[in-house]
Amino acid sequence: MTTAADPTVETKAFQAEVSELLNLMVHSVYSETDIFLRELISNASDACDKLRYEAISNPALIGDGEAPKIRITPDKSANTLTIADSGIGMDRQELIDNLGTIARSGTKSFVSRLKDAKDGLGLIGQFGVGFYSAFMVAERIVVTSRRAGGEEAWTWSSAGGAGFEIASAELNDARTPGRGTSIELHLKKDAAKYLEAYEIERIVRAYSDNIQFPIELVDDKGEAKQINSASALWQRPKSELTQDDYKEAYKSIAGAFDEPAMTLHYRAEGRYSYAVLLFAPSTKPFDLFDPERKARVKLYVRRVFITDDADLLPAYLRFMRGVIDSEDLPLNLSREMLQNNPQLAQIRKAVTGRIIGELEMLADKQPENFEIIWDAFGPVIKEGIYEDFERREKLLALSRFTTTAGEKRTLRQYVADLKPNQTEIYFLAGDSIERLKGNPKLESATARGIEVLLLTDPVDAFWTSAPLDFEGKPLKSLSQGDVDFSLIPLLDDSKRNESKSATDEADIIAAIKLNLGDRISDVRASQRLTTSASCLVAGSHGPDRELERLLARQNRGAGAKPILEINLHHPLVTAIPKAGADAADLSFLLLEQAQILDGELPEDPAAFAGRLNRLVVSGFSKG
Ligand SMILES: Nc1ncnc2c1ncn2[C@@H]1O[C@H](COP(=O)(O)OP(=O)(O)OP(=O)(O)O)[C@@H](O)[C@H]1O
Repeated sequence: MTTAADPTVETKAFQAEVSELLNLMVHSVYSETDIFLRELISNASDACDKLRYEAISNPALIGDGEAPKIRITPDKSANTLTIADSGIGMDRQELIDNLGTIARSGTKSFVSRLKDAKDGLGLIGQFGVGFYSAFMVAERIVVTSRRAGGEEAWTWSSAGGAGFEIASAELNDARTPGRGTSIELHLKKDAAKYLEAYEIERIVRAYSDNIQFPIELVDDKGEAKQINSASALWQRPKSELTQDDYKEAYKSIAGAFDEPAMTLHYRAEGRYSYAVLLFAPSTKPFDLFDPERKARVKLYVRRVFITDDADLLPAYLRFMRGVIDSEDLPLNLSREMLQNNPQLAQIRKAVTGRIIGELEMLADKQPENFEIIWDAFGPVIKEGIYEDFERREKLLALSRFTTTAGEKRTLRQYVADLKPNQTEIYFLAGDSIERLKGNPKLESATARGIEVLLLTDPVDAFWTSAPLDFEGKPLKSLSQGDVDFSLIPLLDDSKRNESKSATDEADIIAAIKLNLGDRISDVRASQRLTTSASCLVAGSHGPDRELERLLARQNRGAGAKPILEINLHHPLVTAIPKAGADAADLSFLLLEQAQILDGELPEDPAAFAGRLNRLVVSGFSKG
């Protein structure tokens, strides 16, 4: 154990995920190493933001010390590049915790994906991995930090590998900051270009121009000049800004590399005044499906960053990036105030409405851009259908579906193309389009040319469980409850099946019920099938088949038994009354083939194979 007075160096091991990540970084052949500078500047800017925020309630933290800023110093003779900030700084424990572990679960799972992915190194560039990315260009890193208001300073150093060293810093060393953090990178041989002023300026302009604090570059005479514009771009009028300004702002505010697929910039005046600059990315972030489902839009108050944890947007818009800067909120917003602030609730509601409106406009005016957003975030937007009751109809209208009639279909198109007497919108949920297309439950709809939505996102099973309608037409699952297509004409009327006599029907159903016992909740004559022998559906109440399956996978299902629907015109079914001892095998086969067609395994695959073999052999011997 070391204390502040004890100058001995203590060695600590990295958390396993950090070691894995460093190993990837150190051996990285990834060519776009520039991102390390963006990551370090972004951390430095966060540290300046935190200082400014903490200083609202404790002005002594800044006192008469220097204003928060970031300074980059290349030193060719020492082969070092130093990124220093006069931000909040870190004490000893913070250095150990922050630069020795990975706290965010999303980042952890990203690291495990990096390890497995063939294109792992490409993913690094796409997402950035914070501080650790500096090991792509540095063989050794020395971090010296002093917490604002703290008496002591500490040095963290590491050459990657298994661990790092932590020691008390010399307070009179020129490298020890009066406040904040200094990160000294001992560059690898092939990273010497990062010592060139024009390289540094180029990277800062490309990725960090919108950082709100001055970024200074120190030349070889020791003179510093500011190399970023440090303006709050969202406060400037739209008319002054070009597409390129927005693209750059997106990259530096969102820490992104892709292009924004949609930009929303406006100023709300009235009861509350605030500026909004939001972007929809064009690619998915790796933590889109993180269980936290948090929106990370940044809240500023009069140009001071407050938090990115204020839930400024509903979870189903969590892919949006950007800034909301309020003129009238108090600067010293506590966590409780953030949660219960009526003004924030009002802003959230208004901005959500604007985003939906903008998406509608985009879908109408620039469908190619809307498609980019839908392809990346459609499954997330659909969460809103069951979470945002007020905007349900709008979100349904925005949704794009693969259907039996084509791709990217809207419900509006669906409703416009309804068949005569069709009053419902039909859908079938499952895990792959191909498998759904072969599902027997579509047969009767196909015979009538009825369009069916084919839903394959896991979220589809959830939003469809709410009672929904679109333009007055209820949505109805083809694997749940009764369907009645009798009033909708067949495309080819010669295919109409003559109905069976009531006694035949009753005999067959009774025989199957007797054989299958409590494996099913009921046996019914099917309206859905034309060529296949059987299918399984859920009762009209309770979850649909697909939802039941998803819940069962998480051990949450009610375990409701399905209904077996049979095609009374299929030879396998009509054979049952005359099958004698084979009737039991035939009944089970009807159940098990329906399970297989739904993508499930029969409960006892060996018994299934045995039954099938017995029936085939007995068929041969009869023939
Ligand atoms: N210059 C700095 N000043 C103060 N704290 C810092 C600084 N650099 C890093 N840290 C601390 O170290 C933590 C880890 O940094 P790192 O870059 O690995 O991840 P992050 O910034 O939290 O996440 P990400 O970069 O993925 O958004 C930060 O959250 C911050 O608490």
